[in-house]
Amino acid sequence: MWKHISSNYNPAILEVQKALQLATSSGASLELIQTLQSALALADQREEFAHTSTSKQSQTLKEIQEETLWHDWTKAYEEGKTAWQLRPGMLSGPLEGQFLKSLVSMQKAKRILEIGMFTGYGALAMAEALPADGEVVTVDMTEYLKPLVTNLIKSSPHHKKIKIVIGKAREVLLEMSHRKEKFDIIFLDADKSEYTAYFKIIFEGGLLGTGGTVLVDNAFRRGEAYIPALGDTPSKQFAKFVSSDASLHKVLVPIRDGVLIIRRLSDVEGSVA
Ligand SMILES: C[S@@+](CC[C@H](N)C(=O)[O-])C[C@H]1O[C@@H](n2cnc3c(N)ncnc32)[C@H](O)[C@@H]1O
Repeated sequence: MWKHISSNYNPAILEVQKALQLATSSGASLELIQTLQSALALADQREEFAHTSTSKQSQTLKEIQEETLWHDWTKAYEEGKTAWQLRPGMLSGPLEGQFLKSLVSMQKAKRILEIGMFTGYGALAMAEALPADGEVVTVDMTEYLKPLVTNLIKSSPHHKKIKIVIGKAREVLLEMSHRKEKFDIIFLDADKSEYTAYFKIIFEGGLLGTGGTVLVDNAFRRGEAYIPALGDTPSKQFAKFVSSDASLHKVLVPIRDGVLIIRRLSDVEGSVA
């Protein structure tokens, strides 16, 4: 089931797949071919172990995952209901979903902002860890997704904690900042080329509450953030921008396409007697 799933995000695995094809077509030694096959199998086993060692997703999350997989995104795009072709691979999924849920519980968060809702998987995974009076505000520019997600999450007892806002992320963030809204966790998972702009509004506009955390999805961007040959991409610019800010503590967790956890340094550094 997980066959080479990590190759979706890890360019090194793609290179090993390429090497295997080359070895096979060029009549390389059986030992070399078997070693490359073994390297790919080990990557799969590692990925599978991460999934089987992680708590199972709820029934509603499972249903969202299945609907996302089977939904006719091509038809929605061709009928002009989505601005671009949405893909099942955009879903955060079971491993990252449980990771987000765990972080929400550790933070004891009450108010969460998600930028980029898609089919509501991440929003519901986080809502599942919130207290009864907690709230996930999830933002997406695609109107088509609102009735779909409303219908998908309704079987969960946590659905009432989710508020869907349709609009362009940058504009919504600015409006929220003018209203002086505050969040304990802000999860960025929309247009990757806009991350630096989102980040500036979040900090300069005071959206991140005291002791709050910003989570940034796709921090590796399938290699765009760190492979020199791919040029000065928006992901690299964002990474440079964040790493040059000495007032922030950052840790990049290599789950899926990378989740960057950012907190104010003063909230992370311990004190001494
Ligand atoms: C990767 S998906 C989000 C996945 C979701 N967070 C999850 O956990 O499954 C990205 C979503 O961001 C939305 N999006 C992209 N650019 C946007 C923008 N500028 N403003 C608002 N939403 C945007 C897309 O419509 C898409 O649904």
